[in-house]
Amino acid sequence: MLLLGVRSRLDLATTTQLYRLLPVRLARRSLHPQPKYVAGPFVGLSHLKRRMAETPSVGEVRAPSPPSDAPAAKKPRLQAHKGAPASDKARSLSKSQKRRAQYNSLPEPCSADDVLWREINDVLGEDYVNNALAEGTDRQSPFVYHQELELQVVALCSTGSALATSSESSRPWVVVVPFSLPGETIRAKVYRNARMHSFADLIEVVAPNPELRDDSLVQCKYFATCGGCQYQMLSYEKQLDLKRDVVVKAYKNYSNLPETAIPAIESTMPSPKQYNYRTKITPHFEAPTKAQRVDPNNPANDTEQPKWLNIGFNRVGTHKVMDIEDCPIATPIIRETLPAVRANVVKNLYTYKRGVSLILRDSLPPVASATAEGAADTVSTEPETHVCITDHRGTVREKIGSWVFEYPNSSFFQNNNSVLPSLTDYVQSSIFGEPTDGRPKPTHLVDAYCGAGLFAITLSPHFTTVAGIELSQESIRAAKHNAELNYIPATKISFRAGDAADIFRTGCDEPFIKQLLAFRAQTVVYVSCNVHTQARDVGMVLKGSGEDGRGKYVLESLRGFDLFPQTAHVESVAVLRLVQEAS
Ligand SMILES: C[S@@+](CC[C@H](N)C(=O)[O-])C[C@H]1O[C@@H](n2cnc3c(N)ncnc32)[C@H](O)[C@@H]1O
Repeated sequence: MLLLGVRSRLDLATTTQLYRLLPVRLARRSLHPQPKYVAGPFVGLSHLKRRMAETPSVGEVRAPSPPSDAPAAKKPRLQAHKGAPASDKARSLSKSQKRRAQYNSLPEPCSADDVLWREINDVLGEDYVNNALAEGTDRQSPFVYHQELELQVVALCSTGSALATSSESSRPWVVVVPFSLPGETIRAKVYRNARMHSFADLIEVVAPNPELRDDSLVQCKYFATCGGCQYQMLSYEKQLDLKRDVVVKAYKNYSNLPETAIPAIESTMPSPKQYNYRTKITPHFEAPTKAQRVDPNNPANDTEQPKWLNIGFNRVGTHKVMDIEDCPIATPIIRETLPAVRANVVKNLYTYKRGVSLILRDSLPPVASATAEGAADTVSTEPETHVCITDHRGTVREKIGSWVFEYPNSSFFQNNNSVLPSLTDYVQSSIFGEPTDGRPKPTHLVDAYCGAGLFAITLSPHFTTVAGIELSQESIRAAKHNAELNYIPATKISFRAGDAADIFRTGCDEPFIKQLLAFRAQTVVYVSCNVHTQARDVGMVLKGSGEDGRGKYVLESLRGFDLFPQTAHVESVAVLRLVQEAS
């Protein structure tokens, strides 16, 4: 999932009490929050400058010495995770103040940097890190830019990178290196120093860990260069185990719950397809610079790709696009179509004034009258043909089990069709529990952040009424259309464009907790692409519930779903149950 803004979904099986709160006000706020990092062309910058311009680590050292206005010697101990998030504070600051604030502060809670920081703390020990912070030695890297090191990998971070240490180091320090595994000895080259850690490129695996690594499994020639996949050298079972560990660590580090409140985390639900599963890819390229437009060495014809032109994905650890001709995790039709799409870019290259993000989506062929033929498709015994939709304004059509969905190519839909039936079935069975458990069965479903209606529609047969809420008008139009396509009557299902914050605030502040608790939904199923913010939110819900004697939520189950095999990403499903009714 493209970085960049954390999105999570609350799918609620609830009581009429909650349902009555709809309709909600139409959202006035902007649909897409400003992404923290914007990928795009970095015309005219050298590789080094791009590296230095990256923002992967809050407070990272961008130059060998600290900024001149940074405190020199002894610093007070930094307070982690207190006060407003760095981004809120940063708004009113000048550039240099921002830089200094960033340099001095610890990462924003739950950000990718924070996840890394906490796991670095686990490796080095919190006392050691706290001492270094108090003494102001937390940025005194024992390594210099471009130093080559032999390292021992001690852990795998939830981000997918390895955390390694060096016996050559004058003091404990972590080096973050991609494509390496615990138990391995590696050689790596430092490219940036940060607080208590450095980032390095992998040069060589000197002593592999044969219990984990099997390089014969790698199916992509770009693996270990492209930033897309992290785990192709691992068996699929190991990948699933690692993703379970990520859920375990997230709840340990972020939920603030006692161990007894966290259920045994179930094994990660596998994806039926481990390659050829991605139904959408978005390769990008930079437009020619002025100099490139007039360069006599550029090919005069429109079929030869200039050497400087890269159409693909970001090189690992950078924002630099690398040329990618094939992507084995994408579906067959996308892989077949990619060469033609690339050739078309070359043909029209000098018409582009700025960088472009292409889109290739796997789709069933369009039908003349979707509404009339939607359900007819579901009984067809013909093998399905697929097409690739490359027009951003095109319509994509896909099936999840026997359900048909259509949505605009440019809007959100989950990218691994093969695992979605397991996901929706799991959510359904989690809501309803065992037939013999004696619990009253919910009759109303609210699907907050409903997108094109995936959960609302697939779960609709099990509820009396279903309501979906979603910020994007475009997705709401698609959701309504999908309800018709699947013959779900408007008396049963409704979709409204609006801000879910109008019924549930998206933050983890007190009003959110209070509202959620006041609704007293019987079951809350929280499906999230960010297990860290999910752990934080679930912790707050559990802590806030039961205080007024109006029912207490327990965390009944936790399970990761593998929506993106070969990558470090895990989707997490938390099931919260109201266990005590009002007295
Ligand atoms: C990750 S998608 C999930 C969509 C759907 N539940 C699914 O699984 O296909 C998250 C959705 O939340 C929507 N969204 C983001 N912020 C929202 C808000 N404040 N209120 C309502 N919807 C929001 C986005 O437009 C996006 O469609």
